[in-house]
Amino acid sequence: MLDNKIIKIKDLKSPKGAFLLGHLPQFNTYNKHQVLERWVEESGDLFKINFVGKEFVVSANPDFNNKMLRMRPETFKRFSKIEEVLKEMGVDGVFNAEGTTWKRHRKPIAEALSVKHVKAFYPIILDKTKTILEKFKKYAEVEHVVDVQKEFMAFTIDITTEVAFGYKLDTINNSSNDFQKHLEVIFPMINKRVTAPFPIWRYFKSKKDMVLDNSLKSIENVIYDVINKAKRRIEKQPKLKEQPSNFLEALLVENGEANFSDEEIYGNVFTMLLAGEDTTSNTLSWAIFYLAQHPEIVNKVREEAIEVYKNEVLSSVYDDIELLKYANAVAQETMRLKPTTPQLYLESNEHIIIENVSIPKGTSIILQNKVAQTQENYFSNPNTFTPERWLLNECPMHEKHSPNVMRAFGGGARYCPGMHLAKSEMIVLISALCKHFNFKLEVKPEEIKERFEFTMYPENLKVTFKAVE
Ligand code: HEM
Repeated sequence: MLDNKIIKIKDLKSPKGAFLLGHLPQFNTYNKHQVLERWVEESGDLFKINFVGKEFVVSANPDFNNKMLRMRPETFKRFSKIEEVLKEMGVDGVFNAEGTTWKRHRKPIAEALSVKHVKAFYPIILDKTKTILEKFKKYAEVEHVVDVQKEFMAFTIDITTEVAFGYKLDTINNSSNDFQKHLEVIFPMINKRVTAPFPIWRYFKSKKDMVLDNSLKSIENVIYDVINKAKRRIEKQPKLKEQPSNFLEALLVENGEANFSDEEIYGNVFTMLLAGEDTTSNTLSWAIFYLAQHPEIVNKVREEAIEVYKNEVLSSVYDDIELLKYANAVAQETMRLKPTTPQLYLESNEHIIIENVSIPKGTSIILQNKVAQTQENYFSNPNTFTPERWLLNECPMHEKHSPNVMRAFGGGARYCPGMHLAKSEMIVLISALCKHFNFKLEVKPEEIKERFEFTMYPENLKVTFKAVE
């Protein structure tokens, strides 16, 4: 890529594929990201694959990926299939909007999720953290083997629904509520449809497609009802304009120039629910995966917690989060090794040459961002879980440290606007969990598998909690 010769896509290497079907049979699996990782080993950090003749470029080159991410929304967009599939489900929000529509959506969304607003939502995070700590305390008393992925999902669903639109669910204590059941249907179906070679559901609806339609309808009814109530509440209580108590109110208040239709408000509330749950709960689960294997790290998080919030159960002051630097480093290191979105899917809006590679208009590109985050070139001892590498004053002990290749929250103008909210949730919970518990893996680490269903989570993670005396 470094000499001046222009490289065309046809010149790129390609891993071994099947006759006619190309690479589809190998990619048709639950761990697509690991298939891509294997292909990177086989064909280098820029190569092409094809699914039944449809060509895709795959890039694991962080500079190349960074450039593409930064050229949005003008030169690159998300896979058009993502927009198609989500719109078809009635979701018309910032994640799938493109071009000027995206710009119109992004400003009020970013504003509604700004640090200022997250600070106002903080009591919700505290309340849910206390609730889950209580539950884990009871589990610890009877040495219950905990399916942490399920518990953290309940935690993030409760936070996200209350932050998104003031809906109090208490999934933590009541795991079988209907709203959550409907939400659980959505992600796997998005994944299935975005990666399907043919949109069969448009011609024939399977049982799963019908279940999806039913779930979408139920969620729609709930959200529209809440939108109407929020509008009336803001009219009656003008102080909410200054300090909205949830994302929906913040969005209605920040709506100004964007002038969202009710469908767009609905689309964005729904987007929050989808974008804010699995991503955060998966990262928390992966954090426990590592913490359970590193009691010395749990101790360090605990020492920091005692120093910052003394005898309190958890950090009750929002500004304390800044002081929980080691808990933050644990979250950061978890996202380096186990990013919940290991790859992003883009498409070029126009012909462009990047680093001598000619990319025609309409090219589909898979950005495999996880690879660089775990490569020796960018991080010393890349496969060891070392939160210290994220602490400024301790970092020099590692020769290589390249935070700029981290893409766990994406990059460029479309980076994740929920980052402050997610980090607040994760830091508060990781800190409080380590303050009160030790963890033991009940399954061998090698039996815990990465599983990809639009986001990547640990399958088979079972842990017991032991309360600290
Ligand atoms: C650990 C938790 C999270 C991770 C790892 C994560 C990761 C990501 C990534 C990789 C993207 C794509 C960025 C890009 O295209 O460059 C994204 C987009 C997005 N995320 Fe998050 N996210 C998390 C939590 C949240 C939360 C809590 C919310 C809100 C409640 C949220 C809302 C969004 C939205 C709205 C977008 C679309 C942004 C756009 O297209 O302009 N995310 N996130």
